[in-house]
Amino acid sequence: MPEQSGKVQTVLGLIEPDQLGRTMTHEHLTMTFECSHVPVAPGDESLATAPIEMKHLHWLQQNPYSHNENLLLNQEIEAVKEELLCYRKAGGGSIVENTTTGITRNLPALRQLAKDTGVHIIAGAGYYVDVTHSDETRKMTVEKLTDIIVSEVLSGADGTDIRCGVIGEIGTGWPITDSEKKVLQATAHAQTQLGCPVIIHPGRNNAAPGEVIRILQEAGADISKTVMSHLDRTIFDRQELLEFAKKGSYLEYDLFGTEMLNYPFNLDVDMPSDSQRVQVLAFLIKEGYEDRILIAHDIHTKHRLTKYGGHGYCHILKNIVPKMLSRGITQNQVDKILIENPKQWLTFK
Ligand SMILES: CCC(=O)NCCS(=O)(=O)O
Repeated sequence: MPEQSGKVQTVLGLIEPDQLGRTMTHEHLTMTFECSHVPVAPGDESLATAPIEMKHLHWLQQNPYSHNENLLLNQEIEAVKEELLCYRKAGGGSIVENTTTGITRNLPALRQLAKDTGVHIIAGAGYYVDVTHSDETRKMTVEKLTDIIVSEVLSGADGTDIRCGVIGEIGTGWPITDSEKKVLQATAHAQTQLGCPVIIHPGRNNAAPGEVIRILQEAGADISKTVMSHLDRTIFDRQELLEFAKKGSYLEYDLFGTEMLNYPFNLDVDMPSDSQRVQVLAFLIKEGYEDRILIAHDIHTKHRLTKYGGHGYCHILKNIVPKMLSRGITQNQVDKILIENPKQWLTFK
């Protein structure tokens, strides 16, 4: 039985699950997102390279992936540190940092942030979406990928001794590519060896979450210890959502704070507002899924930091929790979503 059994693995070592406190299960503290750059609309070229200023803020909020520097969250360690101190003050305890290979994971920076702020940080093992896979990664067998993921959890990743405490976010697109499928199979095999939590980034299609679960299940994964991220932009029909919920994964609404008119990665999608997200949470609770819900902001660009007029890492604690309470979700249910469910998920079997 690995030493992680019954514990949570942070970048500073193992902790007791009760030490986690309120936990955002899907954030990024340092990463790059150039892989998802969206070409700027004709006429807006000068905005794409302009410094971030008040007068451009609305444009930036509507076109976050077309501004080159906005994609470099890795340049903002000091600002993120300040925000994490506020997060602790607001009652936050832990953050799962979902940056995997392909979007510039920086484990020494995460360790320093954890030391400087007292926030428990749990780092992610594995690989982001296909477009970020190296030629070397693409050529690897499932066995080799499994060995690497296991070693990132048991020994440390990126040439450090800093160990990851979850596998993911494992990136998949739509349709799922051969290389992504191998990574999913390796994820399932590594999870079987380790008894660890897994978190998935599904493609932007309503069929994607179900297909990922099918592949994981076939490879032996424990779906009850697996999180399906980004449901806010992926499954809209409520009956379809209930069908998906029956598969038994955690259901994560992790784009709180993102309100944009045109979602550039899939123009057919109407990105919900935070009020609509809270309505879906209330619906899932009424349908009996309060033990399966997780929430977060998935901050992955600069403009969402308070330094740039964004909502920051405290938005859920300061604004969304009161909204949940005002819409009939009880304090006990809020605590389940923010404390108990993350704890159950993050504890190694
Ligand atoms: C790396 C951050 C990430 O993948 N976020 C998801 C963005 S979206 O696919 O929901 O737009």
